[in-house]
Amino acid sequence: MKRPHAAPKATRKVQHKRQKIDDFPKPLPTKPQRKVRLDELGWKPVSMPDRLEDFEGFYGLEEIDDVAIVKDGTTGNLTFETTKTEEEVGQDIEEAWRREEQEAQRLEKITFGDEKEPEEDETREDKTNHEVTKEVPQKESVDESWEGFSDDEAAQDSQEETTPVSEDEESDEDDRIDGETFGPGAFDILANQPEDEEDEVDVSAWAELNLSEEVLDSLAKLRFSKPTEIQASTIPEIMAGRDVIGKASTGSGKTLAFGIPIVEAFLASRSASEEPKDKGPIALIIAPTRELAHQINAHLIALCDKGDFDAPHVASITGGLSVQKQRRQLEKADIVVGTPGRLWEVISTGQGLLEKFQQIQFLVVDEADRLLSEGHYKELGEILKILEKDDEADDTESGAQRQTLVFSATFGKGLQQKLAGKAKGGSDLMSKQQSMEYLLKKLNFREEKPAFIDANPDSQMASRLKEGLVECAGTEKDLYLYSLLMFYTKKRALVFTNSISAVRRLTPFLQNLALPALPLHSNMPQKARLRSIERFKERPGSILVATDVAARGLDIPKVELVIHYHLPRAADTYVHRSGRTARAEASGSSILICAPEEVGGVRRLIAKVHARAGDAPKSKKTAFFIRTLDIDRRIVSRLKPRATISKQLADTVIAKEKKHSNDDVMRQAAEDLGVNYDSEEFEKEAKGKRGRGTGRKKKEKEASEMTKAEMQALRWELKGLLSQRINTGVSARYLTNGGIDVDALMAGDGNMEFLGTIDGLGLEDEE
Ligand SMILES: Nc1ncnc2c1ncn2[C@@H]1O[C@H](COP(=O)(O)OP(=O)(O)OP(=O)(O)O)[C@@H](O)[C@H]1O
Repeated sequence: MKRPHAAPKATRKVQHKRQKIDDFPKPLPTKPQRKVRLDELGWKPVSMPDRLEDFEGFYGLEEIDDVAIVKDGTTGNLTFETTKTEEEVGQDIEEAWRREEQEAQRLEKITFGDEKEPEEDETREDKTNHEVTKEVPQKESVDESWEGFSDDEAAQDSQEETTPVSEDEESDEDDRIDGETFGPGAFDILANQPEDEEDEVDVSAWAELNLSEEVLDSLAKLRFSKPTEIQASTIPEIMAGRDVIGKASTGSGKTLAFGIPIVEAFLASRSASEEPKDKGPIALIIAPTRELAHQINAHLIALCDKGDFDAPHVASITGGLSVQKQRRQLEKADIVVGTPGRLWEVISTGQGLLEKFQQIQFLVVDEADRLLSEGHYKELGEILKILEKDDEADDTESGAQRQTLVFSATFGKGLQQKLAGKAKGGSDLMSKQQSMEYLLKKLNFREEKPAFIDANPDSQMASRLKEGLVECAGTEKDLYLYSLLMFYTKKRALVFTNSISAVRRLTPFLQNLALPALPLHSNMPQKARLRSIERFKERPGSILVATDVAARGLDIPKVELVIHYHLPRAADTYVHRSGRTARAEASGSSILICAPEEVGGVRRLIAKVHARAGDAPKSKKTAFFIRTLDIDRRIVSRLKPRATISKQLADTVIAKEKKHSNDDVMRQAAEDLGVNYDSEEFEKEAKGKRGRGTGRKKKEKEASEMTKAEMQALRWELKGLLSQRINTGVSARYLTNGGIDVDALMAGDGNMEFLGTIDGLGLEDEE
């Protein structure tokens, strides 16, 4: 017998398939039967195929053995009977708790890197062996209560969250974010350009690249006066027909390094052919996350929209949007950008698409090290196989027919080790030769030796990035996060965590403290993800609390601060997270919050990042020592009472949601089976067995039982604390009302008096 598995810290809504009574097992005849309630049993998780576990909103299933469902012949009521003794059931429960505890710990530890693509919602029924499987769609629960929103927006948001969306409305939503109508929004690179179209710049510095008048004209309108280093070095090679591996620091313009030659090829193919194009796309660009795919799409559209030519159709093929619509887009697409999972689904199930994709001139693998890494490679591998079929059919000795372009800021060592089965050792990031060997094994290049262009061999970090760490007790990370954000009030900040549950917890924690925090993680519905990014981009001083789904490629202007709330687990993650700031010649700071026992490991990790990736002779390698920021702990301790209450409130809301969702699941299950569910009675009966939970469980339980009045009292207390001024101990300057008394305290970029000495983080030399 199976039931939906309760998702941790999430509100779930159950879509049950009604089970046919005939399918139910008959009572087991061997041992005496004992009546039980479903919830006092130790359910075991059912392992699911990889693809299903990542379905958006699908958490999983649990099963139980030795339970028979008995239907009363007269009343029709159902009861449950087991052959297990009370003691055996007790042991099962203990085991279930242990498993849950381990799973919770595992989830806390997981780096939710680039997501696998969640699929569209669907209900699956598996009737083998009288088992019914049920989906548990998750609802994003805590992300829309930001006090910083205006009432109108908040009302609109809550309506969007609660109003069921019809299919038509859904596709309207798609319109807003699909490739062609993307327009100004989350990733519009023109957002920061001056309104005055006439205000073009001199683009003579691009002359050496032999670009068309059309593209030069666009660049002038975009006000890109000269190519970045990676653009200057890769564009000529790509336009000469070479396969290229491009490596350059974060925010250095890699998108247009491949985007410009593709648009040039499109323009050339247009002028060469008088017939309307019916051959299919010229380029396929693959990116690891939806946001990044949409962003590449937006960059290409921005480049073309400014030009005086018929722009290519750029299709965005990512999860979370309608497959049918994407298929229609593909029919006329000149350039396709997408994430591997959805691309594979759309290409492999569409008619005639395989042949079209086999004709592409360019295959771009952006953030290649990520896409080729274990756990992400499966669907990309399938796509590559399809393309390679055509290569095999071609009887020439040469490799692929298309050009392959590979870009990233890092090539992580772990990939190569996995590939070669080698042991650890050396830096986390691969040298040029190692990267080349690795990529040649994974990708079918046209050339035997592609051009490997490393625009920043000395450093993968942006030149104007400042790095530092803050040391505090592991249990005080929330408090120090708050303190740091108070220091950097008015700066757009991105806070990285290693787990979705941490995003869910920290967002309301900061919102309660009147900070404009927004969540981003891969379990959020696509609409909510884009909305978070849009708001983050629109509002100066907003804070995006995210998993590593935001670590790669996101190009959000004016992110001035990256905070690593959880430490990155690998050198490349540190590089990419930190690379969300200090982009395109801007300045920015990257700060790690470390427990004392983490400091040694962090220093080693960062020293690796700054070492010259194995290419430089030892004598030339200089040790990098990340500075510790000296925070005035007296002031931090004055912030503690508010942080404590805020945390209590956030934990309570989450615990209550979890309890409600558990109740929902049980009530629905009972309803489907025709029995009554009374949570209080259930609690009473289960007492003694479930009471043997761990400290965390007990705390959760206590939190979930806090009354409305108690919560209200805490809110008032917090409000009172936020309205009080915090004496910084330095002259007459104060913190007030959850933010900073800007006039009194903001000197330069940060509130130096508030935190103490933190020179050297770009605070003194920015303007
Ligand atoms: N030639 C140029 N001059 C000025 N700005 C540019 C130029 N080319 C690109 N940019 C801008 O630089 C920013 C960063 O570019 P892009 O997102 O392509 O960086 P990236 O190297 O791909 O970064 P990451 O490694 O983080 O993905 C973008 O906002 C882009 O519009």
